[in-house]
Amino acid sequence: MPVEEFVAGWISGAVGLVLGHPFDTVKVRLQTQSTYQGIVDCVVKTYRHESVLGFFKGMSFPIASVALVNSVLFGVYSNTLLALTATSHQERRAQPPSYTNIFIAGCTGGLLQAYCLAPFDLIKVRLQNQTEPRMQIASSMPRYRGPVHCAASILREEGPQGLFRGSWALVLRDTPTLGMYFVTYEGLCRQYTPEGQNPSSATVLVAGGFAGIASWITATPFDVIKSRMQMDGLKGRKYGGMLDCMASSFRQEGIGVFFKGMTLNSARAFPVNAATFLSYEYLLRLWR
Ligand SMILES: C[N+](C)(C)CCCC[C@H](N)C(=O)O
Repeated sequence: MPVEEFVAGWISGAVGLVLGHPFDTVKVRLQTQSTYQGIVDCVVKTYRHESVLGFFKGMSFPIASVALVNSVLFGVYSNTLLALTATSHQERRAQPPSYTNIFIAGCTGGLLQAYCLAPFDLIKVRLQNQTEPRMQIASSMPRYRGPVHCAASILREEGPQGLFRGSWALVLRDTPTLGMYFVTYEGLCRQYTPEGQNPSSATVLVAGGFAGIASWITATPFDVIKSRMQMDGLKGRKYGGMLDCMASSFRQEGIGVFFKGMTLNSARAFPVNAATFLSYEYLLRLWR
């Protein structure tokens, strides 16, 4: 099983994460807190109350974890394609796999990375939702002092299953949309690359960016439910499950609730995934 895709996925995931984390923090707050009037209000209040560091809350953990998750995603994707088509990453330029096989490989990678991602994503969302300023006074101490303390508190207060709260919504969010992610990327690369050649940097950037946008637009409804389920265990249980969360969110806030954060997801998706795919492609070419 070639390991270069796993290593390239790890490094490219870290590059994308740092670029996109501030967008992600604002998105998570808009999805789970009703105190903000919109994106600008959230950005201004976060900066005023917590300085620029407020946008990077909850990032230390994902740097290792999402990079690992990206490693699983790209590694499983590429090795599933190897199993389905008996072609390596480089051979696929000359023998392009079918979009069905690309979709299957992307869904397989999406399903497996979701299980790796679940506990890390839960901790990230819990930390991102702590709005106390850094230089807090005793009365407004945040509940969690950091990712490790957050994990230990969840284990103590909610049990091991607490670390997987929202994981079903995460699996449903990521599995089909990561199939689409890779189909979009490969389709755009083929569209703008002469047969049998490697795509140019510009093609990789544009294809990666639009693959990220397409994937996040379709993932946003389950992204909202996932974030709400992850916050649910904090102050007792508000939802009886994922379907109850969907139904009560719709009842209280209307259909628009399922598109909360879509603008931010899309704005973040282009640079993050353009950088992710560019670094992935170049790391693989360096490796050969
Ligand atoms: C499947 N879903 C849409 C959630 C993510 C797809 C892109 C994943 C990428 N690492 C990023 O952070 O944007």
